[in-house]
Amino acid sequence: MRAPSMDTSTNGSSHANGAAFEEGKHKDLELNSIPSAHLINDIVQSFGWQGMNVTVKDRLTKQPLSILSDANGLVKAGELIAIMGPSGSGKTTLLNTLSHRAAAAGATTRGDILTNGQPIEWQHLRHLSAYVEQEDALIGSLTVRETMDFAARLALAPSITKKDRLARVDDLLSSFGMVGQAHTIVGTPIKKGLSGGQKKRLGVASRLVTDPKILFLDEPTSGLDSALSYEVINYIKAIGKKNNLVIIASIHQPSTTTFELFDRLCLLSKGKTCYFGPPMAARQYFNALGYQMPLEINPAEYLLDLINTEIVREGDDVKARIEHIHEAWDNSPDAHAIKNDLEMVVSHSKTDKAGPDIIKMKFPHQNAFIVPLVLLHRAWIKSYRDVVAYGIRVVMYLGLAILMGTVFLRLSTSQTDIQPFINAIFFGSSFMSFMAIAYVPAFLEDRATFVKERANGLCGPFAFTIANFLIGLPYLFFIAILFSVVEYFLSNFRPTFSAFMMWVMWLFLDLVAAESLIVLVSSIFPVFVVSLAVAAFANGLWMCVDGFLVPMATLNVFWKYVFHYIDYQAYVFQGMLVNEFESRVFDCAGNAHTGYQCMYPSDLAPIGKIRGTAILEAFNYHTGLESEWVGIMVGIILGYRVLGYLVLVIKKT
Ligand SMILES: Nc1ncnc2c1ncn2[C@@H]1O[C@H](COP(=O)(O)OP(=O)(O)OP(=O)(O)O)[C@@H](O)[C@H]1O
Repeated sequence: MRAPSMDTSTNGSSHANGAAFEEGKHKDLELNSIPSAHLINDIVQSFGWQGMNVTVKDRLTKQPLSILSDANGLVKAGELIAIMGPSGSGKTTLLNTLSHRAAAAGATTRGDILTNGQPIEWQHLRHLSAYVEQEDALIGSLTVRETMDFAARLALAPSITKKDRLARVDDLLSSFGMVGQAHTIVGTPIKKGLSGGQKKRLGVASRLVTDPKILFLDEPTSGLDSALSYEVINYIKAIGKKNNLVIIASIHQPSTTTFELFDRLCLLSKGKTCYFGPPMAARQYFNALGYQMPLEINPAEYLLDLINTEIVREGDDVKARIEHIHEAWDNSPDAHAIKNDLEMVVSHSKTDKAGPDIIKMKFPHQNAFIVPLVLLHRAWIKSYRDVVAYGIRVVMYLGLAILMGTVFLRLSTSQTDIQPFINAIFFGSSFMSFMAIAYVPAFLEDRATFVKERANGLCGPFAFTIANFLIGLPYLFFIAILFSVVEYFLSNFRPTFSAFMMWVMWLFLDLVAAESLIVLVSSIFPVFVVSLAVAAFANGLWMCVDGFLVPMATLNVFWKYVFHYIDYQAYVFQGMLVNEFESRVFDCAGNAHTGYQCMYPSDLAPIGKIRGTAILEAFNYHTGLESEWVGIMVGIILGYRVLGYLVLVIKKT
């Protein structure tokens, strides 16, 4: 069977794009004839669930609350099933339970999940299935083909050659009618890419690259109009039929034509089954119960209205009606037939084999060293294509360098410029660090992708942490150089190459530490406004205790001993101060005749000079400790990264 080809236009919104559409359609239909042998499911012949119950601790009463009760179901290979119900009816709970994900926060789950009539371990189910989230985890700056290829590289065992991998990618692109968009980017807030429907198709296609035999889809049509919803489900159905896959999708309110595409309907209300069977037979079933479904109405709309607890019309006893529907289903011959079918597949699995023995199957593992490299490669492409990630920050830092360089313009070695030099060092280092908060949105986006990929078993926190850390280094080094080239010379800091390079090093360490802090804070609080506020607060704190605003001798002991010594900005400030003043000499006011007035006493006072070290002494800073301070900086950076990693390990959503 061939997958149908729908829209191949960029906006993807209509069936009526004339000649271009027709041409694209034929092209895709031709390509669809390429056999996708790797996708064909000859492992899972049936997927069932028996007596599934989910209980949570009620948020209000703190008592056990059942959010899914005694759900039973059986889906055969090649079938597409819709889990439908009003909002809060338990669709996501059931889908998550079936895919061995956390059903709900703190939920207790009971029941059996059966493949070919045998209970399946979660590790096996992970290998045999894929889960497509409602919110896609696509990276906007990658092209369609890159998205598919990176998904394949993350998931497929290294034994699969590049040629085979790309063949799979191209095969899936043609199956989903996306050959025409292969080199189009997914789309960023700044650069438009795919339409909503194409993004959904890509989301599904990128999960199919691992050859899952069971596909879970969480509201694959959310945010799409009815024409695009139909198109997306039609593609999914065609792929499923062609490759004999088990596909389970939660769906909110499909149009009549989309509703009819499903092979089975699981209708839920308040966590209980109202109907399970062919969608087309639902009319007859509910008519027999006394709920006459008008012929001209969208059946999905009618059914959802019928079982929606939130819609209360005058004189309408919703509670009684839903109780009646639940009870009628529990006692119906159809419900008993499903239970019997489940018992039959279970007993068959014990006698004659109803498919390969999944328990004994060995699945190839991804090489642990390859994952960070693939993530690094992907992050690299994203970093230079997506201006939000680093581009905006580069421009911002350049602007800051010009601002500072022109405010602290060509400072001299007169003693009146000593304080402006100190201020420029404090402001430059602390403000550069502060502005790392501009990294929060980009990190949160990467984290969201990571969370979804981890849930699909594609990568772990270690690989993500390594890739995230390494990808930032060249950019931060570039920013440090760019800022310094402008600011250092405009402000007239100590004009030697070695002093310049030391300055660059301190700034680089400052930026790396600031970015590591952002990663830690945003991992703990993955909400934009919260992590922005916390990171800004932390930076304010580091500025207050770094030794510039209040000298160490007068800073109270709490701030000094609890925070100052772990304040990376303090080491940057003192490192830059030592770099600037350790071998510079400044001029006092006055002259040899009238006498000199020196702001800092030093051994050069008789000749009207101030030795730079006298300024350092006023701050109680000593020279020759730089390597120790660099070591502490590296320790702080690693500390932030390790803590960030641990947070990612613990916090899974
Ligand atoms: N701790 C809890 N306390 C009380 N109710 C809870 C708790 N956890 C989950 N629920 C309820 O369980 C029900 C099932 O939620 P679920 O997300 O599965 O519904 P859904 O059908 O997917 O809804 P939607 O279409 O809105 O996504 C909801 O009514 C939800 O409020």
